[in-house]
Amino acid sequence: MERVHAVQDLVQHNQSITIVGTASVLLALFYLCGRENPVPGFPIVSVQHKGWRVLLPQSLVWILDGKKVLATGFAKHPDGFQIKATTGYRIILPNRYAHELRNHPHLSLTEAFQTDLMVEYPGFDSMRLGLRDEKFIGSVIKERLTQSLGPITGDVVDEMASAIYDAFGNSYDWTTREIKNDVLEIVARASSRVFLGKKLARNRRLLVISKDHTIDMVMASEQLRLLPSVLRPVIYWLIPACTRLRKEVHDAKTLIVPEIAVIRNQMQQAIDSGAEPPKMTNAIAWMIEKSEGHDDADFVAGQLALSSAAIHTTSETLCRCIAQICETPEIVQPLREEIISVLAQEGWSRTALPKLQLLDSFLKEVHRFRPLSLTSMYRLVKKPVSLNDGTLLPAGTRLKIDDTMVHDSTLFSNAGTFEVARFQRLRKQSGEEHQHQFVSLTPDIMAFGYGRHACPGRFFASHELKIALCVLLLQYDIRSVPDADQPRNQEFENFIVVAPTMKVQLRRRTEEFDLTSTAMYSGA
Ligand code: HEM
Repeated sequence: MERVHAVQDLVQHNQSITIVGTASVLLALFYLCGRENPVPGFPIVSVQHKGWRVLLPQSLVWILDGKKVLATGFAKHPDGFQIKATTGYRIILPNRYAHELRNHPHLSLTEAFQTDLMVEYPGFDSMRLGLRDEKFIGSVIKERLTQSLGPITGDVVDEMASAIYDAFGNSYDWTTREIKNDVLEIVARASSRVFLGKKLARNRRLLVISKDHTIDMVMASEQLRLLPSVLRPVIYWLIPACTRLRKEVHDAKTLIVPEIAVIRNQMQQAIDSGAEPPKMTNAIAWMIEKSEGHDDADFVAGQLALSSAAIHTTSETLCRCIAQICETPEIVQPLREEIISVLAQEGWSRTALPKLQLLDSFLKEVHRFRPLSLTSMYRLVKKPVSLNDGTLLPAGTRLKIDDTMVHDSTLFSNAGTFEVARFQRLRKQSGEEHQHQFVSLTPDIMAFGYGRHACPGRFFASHELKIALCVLLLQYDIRSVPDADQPRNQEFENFIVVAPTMKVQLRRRTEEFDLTSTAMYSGA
């Protein structure tokens, strides 16, 4: 027996040595790597912790305690400062620069991500595509997807309703769900229906890839960033997230490439027979159309880029909407009344969704009240930029702009209160009818960014979110779990994400009319 204890002691002792050793090596690596020079002219902000956390390098403090770093920075240096991230320094500028920098030709969003996400490694194909042809995905979204919101409505409603039914079922009794995964699955299915077409949208492996690929890219690059650059090419092959990334790209290719050939064929046959090419309602076809003359276009990377940009952002927003409904249940009745009145008259016609002004205001207020990030407009300065007040931004600088104006009471009356009709009221003012929409871009709410890199997918996101909320609000009652506290949101650098353990209760209600019946499209 004693021998067993002795062995256990030895094992525990060895484990402690291993843990302490590994922690020391990692800390040493943290200090050694990313020794990029700070940007001249901007004070460096650091936040000191107590206890063992005093050992943490500032790049880790930024990851773990970004909100405090930003608050400390703006309290001490309201004109801007820099923080240390794992890939070097970032300038944080006050919100007043957003307007001046919004369309600056020397600032790039894609190139800012280049160092953060290890685009040169296999598996990061979707990020590489953005760098090779910055305009390709943007043009597919702006010139095809956004122009097709009418024709794709039927597909989105169909997939959304069936995904919501699969997730939440048909029980008229309250059921408790951990909502985050359900919502991610619902959004992934509805988005994939439009990105990949009906057949591939129901492919289980592709759905899993569309949900996991973004997370794996963030995890893989985060782990690679912790290593000194000389070790990365070797350790890359040992990191499980990197292996998953390569497999995801490989499997996506295996499944999507044959479908590309089928669609190409259909389009060619129509052209050969002299008929009008069929109006396609999925992004594979739109990519083929937009890549005319570019035979080397990588449609699989394009698909991964689309799902990476679209699915988690939209699902985080929908989770926040559900959390808000639980917190202020009195908003449900007016939202339902608006949906019933508009859809009963118009069905899913082209003009119906824009008439849901309270729902639009709800979505914008959710973005204001429960932001996804504390900063926006991440940019790399490609050539030196001199600002109007003489501030110099050297080439190579990466910057972010403060996006916490959403809490400013001088801009938003009662800023600390959720007001569902806030933006609908503002739209009723004369001359402001077309402003204050969910998709409108302003420097005071930059959930979709601002300027030339602002989110091109926001019109589709708005369309999808409104359809999801129409289905959810008419088919289900939603409430908080009685006597249970919601877990706190999780924070990471400047980002805020809904806790994966967030729970709500749902029960089926009898909807006023069948949202998926063909009658709903008769006036479309
Ligand atoms: C509620 C959902 C969404 C949110 C909150 C969101 C947010 C953002 C933000 C903050 C940016 C950076 C803008 C800037 O820095 O100025 C961005 C860029 C982008 N988004 Fe979205 N997004 C959403 C949905 C989508 C969807 C559905 C798509 C695709 C269909 C999409 C595609 C893109 C692309 C391609 C870019 C890069 C634009 C560029 O490089 O110029 N997003 N998005």
